[in-house]
Amino acid sequence: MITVVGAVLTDDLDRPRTVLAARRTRPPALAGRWEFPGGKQEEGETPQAALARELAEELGLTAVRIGAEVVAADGGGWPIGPRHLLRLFLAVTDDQPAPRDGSHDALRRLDAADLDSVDWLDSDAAAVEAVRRLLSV
Ligand SMILES: Nc1nc2c([nH]c(=O)n2[C@H]2C[C@H](O)[C@@H](COP(=O)(O)OP(=O)(O)OP(=O)(O)O)O2)c(=O)[nH]1
Repeated sequence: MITVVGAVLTDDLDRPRTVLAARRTRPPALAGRWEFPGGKQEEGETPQAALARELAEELGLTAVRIGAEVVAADGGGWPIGPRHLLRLFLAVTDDQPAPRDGSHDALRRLDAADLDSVDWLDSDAAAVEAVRRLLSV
């Protein structure tokens, strides 16, 4: 299993109200669809370190605080395809995120009410529902 770590980049770790969605540019099959910024955890990396690295590469974030994991109903992450597992962590930053390495071409900050205003990756459906519940508390 390859772990993909994603950020629920939010406004407040203790009382999250918003999430930053990012629009992919590639591969063609996924281009234009929205996701949680992040990427594959590498050998020897903790999920938190992988997420910090990905957020720096993709969005130019240098000062990120990573909080609790957003867990699925069964306590794990979410399968995204046959070989990948998506794990999500809350994160906050004072930096201004901006697409940086070409992997995204738009960012949008959403609250629970407008979570469906972007076209999320099909594979993210269950994770998006968990985030909706989190932002609705
Ligand atoms: N980052 C991210 N990837 C997701 C999400 N949902 C989902 O199915 N994926 C898939 C898309 C990709 O097949 C894989 C992550 O790939 P990626 O391209 O973001 O990872 P990476 O930055 O490590 O890329 P690379 O070096 O392998 O090119 O997980 C999501 O919400 N966020």
